[in-house]
Amino acid sequence: MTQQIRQIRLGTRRSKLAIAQSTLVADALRNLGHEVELVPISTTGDVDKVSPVEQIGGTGIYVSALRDALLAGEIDIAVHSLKDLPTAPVDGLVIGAIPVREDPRDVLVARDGLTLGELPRGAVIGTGAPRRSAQIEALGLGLECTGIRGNVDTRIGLVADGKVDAVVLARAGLARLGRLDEVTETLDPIQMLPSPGQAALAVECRADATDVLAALAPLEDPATRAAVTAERQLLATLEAGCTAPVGALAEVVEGDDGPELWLRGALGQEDGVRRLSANGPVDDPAGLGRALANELLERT
Ligand SMILES: NCc1[nH]cc(CCC(=O)O)c1CC(=O)O
Repeated sequence: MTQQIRQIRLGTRRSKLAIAQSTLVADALRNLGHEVELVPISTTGDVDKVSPVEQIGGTGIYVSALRDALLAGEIDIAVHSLKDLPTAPVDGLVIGAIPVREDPRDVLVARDGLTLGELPRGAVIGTGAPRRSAQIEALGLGLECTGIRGNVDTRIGLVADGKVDAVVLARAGLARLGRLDEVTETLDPIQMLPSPGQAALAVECRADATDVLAALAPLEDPATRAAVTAERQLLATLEAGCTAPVGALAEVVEGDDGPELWLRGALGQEDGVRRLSANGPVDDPAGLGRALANELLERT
């Protein structure tokens, strides 16, 4: 029997996606015999839904309120989309578990069931992410990107209302919301590398909460942890946040001498998108991320 703590208080943002993700983790813990209570918490990113993310505090806007509640002892764990989590560690907090990731790819939700290649020149793609617009522009299809914000419902609504021809979203978010039927194309990472950490969840807790850490341990997926550690180290070495034009995707693959880690990276620049890949041992994901980032910078 795993060590039991009376009740785990799980802090969650109020968006449908956050609640779906928090419920996944809560149910996994309940299946292990723990009692879990969801505690809703508002973040800057939820209160101000209009301003560009860069203007209202950048990468941390969705997580700082949850982290404050953790440090204050108001909650025991917080479930984050790993891609929204700044790479800088926070004193007193750790990522206690990274569960197995969903499909990391981006998808297109376009009018009339169209794919990227079928959209006419001049078609307007709604996306607020420089990573996505840089990679779409690099395809040379004459598509135009326009900044949008909002939750998944809002973004898909822009297509339904004819405000944009298509939007690009993370497949994992749609999967967790049960809306995969609206996808018109799943984008191959050859064209569109996802955001570092995309589709992975991070379960954060206080570093000294040994009972909570013990409860979280069975949720951990070591291959996902290795992959996202490489991706996030690439991002950190490039000194970029979730709003930077950086794509990365790592995978553990079976090599001749056992498992190895492959990492692909993309960096958007004035003159286009630079892409490179590298491989390394699974036990040094950070070293691989750093090495590929430095290579991307050298070729600048
Ligand atoms: N930027 C917001 C955000 N944060 C996490 C997801 C989706 C789930 C995930 O990637 O884990 C999304 C929506 C999107 O990018 O379409």
